[in-house]
Amino acid sequence: MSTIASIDPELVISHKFRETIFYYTESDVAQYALGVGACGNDRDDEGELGYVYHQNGQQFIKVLPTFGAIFVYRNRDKFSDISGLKFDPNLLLHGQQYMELYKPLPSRCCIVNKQVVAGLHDKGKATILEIETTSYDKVSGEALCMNRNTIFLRGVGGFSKPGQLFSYTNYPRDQVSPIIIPKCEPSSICEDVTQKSQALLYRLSGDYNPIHSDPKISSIAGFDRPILHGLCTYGFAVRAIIKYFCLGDISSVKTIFGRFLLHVFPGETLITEMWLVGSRVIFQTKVKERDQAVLSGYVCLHRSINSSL
Ligand SMILES: C/C=C/C(=O)SCCNC(=O)CCNC(=O)[C@H](O)C(C)(C)COP(=O)(O)OP(=O)(O)OC[C@H]1O[C@@H](n2cnc3c(N)ncnc32)[C@H](O)[C@@H]1OP(=O)(O)O
Repeated sequence: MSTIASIDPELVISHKFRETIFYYTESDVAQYALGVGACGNDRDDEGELGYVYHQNGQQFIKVLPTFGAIFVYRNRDKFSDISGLKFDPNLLLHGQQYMELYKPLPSRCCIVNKQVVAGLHDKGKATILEIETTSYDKVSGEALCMNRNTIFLRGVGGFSKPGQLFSYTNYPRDQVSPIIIPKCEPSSICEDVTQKSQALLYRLSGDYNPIHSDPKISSIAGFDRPILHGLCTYGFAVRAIIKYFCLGDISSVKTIFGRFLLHVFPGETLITEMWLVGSRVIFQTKVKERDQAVLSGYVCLHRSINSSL
């Protein structure tokens, strides 16, 4: 079924979303951690067991900060529900993900999500849509995290007035910093082999887009076979940073940014190179088999660690 793509920018940016309330438990947390490769390497499983298992009789399991990124999948309103936005969902790609962590995520919680349109940009051949979701602990009312999802809508664009390219952002520009990959050797490098079934496991955390599981849909989207979720690669990369720079301390992470540069096929090997610069870890993830960068970004930590740069 083809969709006639069109955008009414004023309608899109004034769209009001419904609030979402949902509940998660330790079992969701553990499933997510397995989906982003926790305990996948024989050599260091022990350090990551706490993400998937109540260790030493503890009541809580550790929650990876990127678990908060999947809260967005639970939203009642989907992109296709946004007024003034008609696009082919098969052509949608995840472009960027920015997260702010305000508290360590509890291992079970009732969450309230509030969403707004944070940006809309006409790129001519494509449209970039940014949705900001803030997630609150329903009982305490405290904000736990904020996600800004940047969605790259291929095949829909050119809706601006002549000579005036439409670009709307409702957050401070200083939140956007370009990623400059240092020229020196990385401070650390992590290699992870993803499983051929990685996307099928990861999707159980809530992102059921068929581009990741159905060969017919991935072919319409322009790929030889289903591709890995961008947030799965993101989860692998940030897990590596927590292992190498935070010694497993999940509360160290303040903000995370990543731009998806190229798709990943399940079964490929991810090499994450990391550079420590003050309290920021800049990273770049490459696919070993194709020697191509697929994700770059940074993680800001709450404390400064002795930097090599
Ligand atoms: C439902 C699916 C969920 C998923 O998880 S999908 C899997 C994860 N995502 C991916 O695999 C996507 C990987 N990235 C790509 O394939 C490419 O990357 C894009 C197709 C997204 C863009 O490539 P190109 O069409 O060649 O874009 P350009 O001509 O280089 O740039 C056009 C404008 O778009 C901006 N842009 C480019 N890439 C991104 C991005 N990833 N996120 C946000 N914006 C992007 C640029 O800056 C520029 O804008 P300016 O003309 O103003 O300079």
